Amino acid sequence: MSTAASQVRFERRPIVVVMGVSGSGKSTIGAALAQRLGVPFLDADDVHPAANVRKMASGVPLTDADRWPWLGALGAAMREHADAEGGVVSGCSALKRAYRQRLMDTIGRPVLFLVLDGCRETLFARMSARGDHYMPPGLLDSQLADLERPDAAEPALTLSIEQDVDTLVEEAMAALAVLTPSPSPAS
Ligand SMILES: Nc1ncnc2c1ncn2[C@@H]1O[C@H](COP(=O)(O)OP(=O)(O)OP(=O)(O)O)[C@@H](O)[C@H]1O
Ligand SMILES: O=C(O)[C@H](O)[C@@H](O)[C@H](O)[C@H](O)CO
Repeated sequence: MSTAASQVRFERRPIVVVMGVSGSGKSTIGAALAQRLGVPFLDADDVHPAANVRKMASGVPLTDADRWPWLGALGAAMREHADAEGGVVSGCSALKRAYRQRLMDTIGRPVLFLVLDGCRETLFARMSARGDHYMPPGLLDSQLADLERPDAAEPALTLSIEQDVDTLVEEAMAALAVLTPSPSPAS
């Protein structure tokens, strides 16, 4: 866990962005984690404008300009859920530091970035094995080129995608428990 992450204190429930390149497991881990936490899950893929999806599906990487309004829309949706339910998990590539800052600025509350990291071979194999996804494995190298891994100044925890899904979710739950207020004792 980064120095900045160890200082995160959620006000009520966790607010988490599960991040990483395509195929790293954001949708899988994010949905499972949200279910365990009992908070909503937002898949950033569902927030992309159709033009962005068409672009990626045709094998062209997104640019900063393509991603900027999308990040704003995702951050606003996360903020609404944080207001209503106290916590939220999203799965979002959030590849660059400036993108993560935009999300934090829009959400306006403490956020933890859960970074799913692993080797190119594993990522490429998982992308290739998915038959039903618009993202071509050929875009993996552009994703890795854009990725700026968080440093100690960013509130981030990195997990290895070489582990199975249950282990990843357990590791995330253990880390989040330290940053989340304990429920008040029943009166
Ligand atoms: N830890 C894991 N172990 C084994 N398989 C995994 C693991 N995590 C995810 N997978 C599988 O790898 C594939 C990619 O996962 P997933 O779609 O969740 O990634 P993603 O980061 O959301 O991708 P994208 O950004 O392209 O939508 C899926 O088929 C998923 O079932
Ligand atoms: O920032 C990006 O380039 C995009 O968010 C991609 O990461 C895709 O949406 C995702 O990988 C879907 O497969």
